[in-house]
Amino acid sequence: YLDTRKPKKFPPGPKWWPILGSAPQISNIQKRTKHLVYATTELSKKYGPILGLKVGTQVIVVVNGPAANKEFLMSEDLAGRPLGEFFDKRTWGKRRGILLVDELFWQEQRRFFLKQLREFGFGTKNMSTLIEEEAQELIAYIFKSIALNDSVIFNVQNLFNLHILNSLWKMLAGVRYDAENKKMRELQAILNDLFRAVSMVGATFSHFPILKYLAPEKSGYNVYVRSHQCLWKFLRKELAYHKETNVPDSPRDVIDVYLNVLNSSEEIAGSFSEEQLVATCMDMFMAGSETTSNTLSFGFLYLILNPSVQRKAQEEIDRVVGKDRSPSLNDRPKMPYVECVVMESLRMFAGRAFTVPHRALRDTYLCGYRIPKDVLVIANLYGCMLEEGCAYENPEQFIPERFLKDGKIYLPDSFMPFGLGKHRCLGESLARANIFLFVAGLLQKFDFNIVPEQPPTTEWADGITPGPKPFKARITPRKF
Ligand code: HEM
Repeated sequence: YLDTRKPKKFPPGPKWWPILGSAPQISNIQKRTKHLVYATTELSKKYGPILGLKVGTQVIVVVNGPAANKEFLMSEDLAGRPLGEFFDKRTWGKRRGILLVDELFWQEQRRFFLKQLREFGFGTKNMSTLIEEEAQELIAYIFKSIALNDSVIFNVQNLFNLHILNSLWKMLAGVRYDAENKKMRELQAILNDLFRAVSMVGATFSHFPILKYLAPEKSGYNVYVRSHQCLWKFLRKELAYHKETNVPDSPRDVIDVYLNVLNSSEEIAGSFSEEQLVATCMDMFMAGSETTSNTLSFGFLYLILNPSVQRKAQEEIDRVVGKDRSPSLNDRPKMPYVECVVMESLRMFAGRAFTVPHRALRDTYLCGYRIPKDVLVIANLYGCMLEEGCAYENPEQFIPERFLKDGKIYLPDSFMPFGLGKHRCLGESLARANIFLFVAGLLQKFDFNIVPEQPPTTEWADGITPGPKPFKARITPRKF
């Protein structure tokens, strides 16, 4: 069905009504199917993999299935990012981070951050130590909560946020915060509000800008502006502190190196500025915290529902790491099964997600359909990883062995949780290291079991990224 020989018209989709566009049809299906990824998948069955939608004033093309998504994500013509107006001029319009920037700025900033994050963490040794420390903090906290009892019941999806934020913030700003720290609680609260106010395909007020004025509270606009401004203030304070304490010859973290570039006498590229730095830190929080925490939450949800997978992972951890030291990234090549648990957790997360929106840089074609300049295009990864009939047998089941062939890890082409091409996730190695070390570290020390009175479901919630509905586990120290 991806016949690209004859140029076609704009991608088909449900009728566009005046003012509302195709919102009523989408919302009807979404009510029934519960999730926007399911609704757009259902529409793609009727209209084809490239779906032309209009929601309010915003034209959005949603791409479904592995072949179409591969072509989309690898297309140079579709490698733009939305301009400010996608979210909101007041908050995003003036900013130039990495997620929402013009192409020149994006390239320079991406290159800088990739290099520096490698220096301050992504280089395996540093990164492993840093994340191991965070995982050990969490393990110590669980032991403390168990105290003299046999076990403890925890809300699992809240366990990881703090530590994932810390691993990111340690690289960028050189600090980590304890759970009780006021600054950390403030940061978490701001991010929660921000994530609730928007989704990857925008927010009610970005599709219907008039609602900003008519219903600023109900459309989520006020929360969005408030949380955006709070985060901006938080980052500005951190920047001011770095400016006061920065010693040019011994940079402590990525922010210090950035400041050195700004202060250097060399001719620096035009894209470096304090505003840019704050905006990019903000992007790192937006792109790196909830994605990783929610992937871990999905992973532990399915580990609780599949005790035999847990046992198998623990056997591997015991064999390779033993019980007297914590797992490190050096163990990874010898632990293919735990690595496959990471892949399966990523599949469970990304298969329910849209990726970050792209923008057409010029009039172009996708799978033969005409995509006019500036139209937004977004990938729905459900058909690549979780839909019945995709590359995986029984896709809704958590089966890490599916990635193992003769003891080696094999990933099909349609496995693309981090996207592909020029905009492929910048934090992939950090995310994969975090998930590996948290899974291995926690399973080394504890068993995770269902609380029979409150069994978890595989139902999940939409947000800027998908996450499991709140669920509890009984955590018991392992007996060796
Ligand atoms: C499980 C965790 C994660 C997943 C599943 C994930 C997935 C993705 C995806 C699908 C994209 C979009 C690719 C595209 O638009 O074509 C992306 C972009 C991005 N991610 Fe991640 N990500 C994760 C963690 C992180 C972390 C930890 C960081 C920060 C260090 C991060 C930073 C970014 C940035 C900056 C971009 C934009 C890259 C660009 O446009 O050049 N991500 N990620």
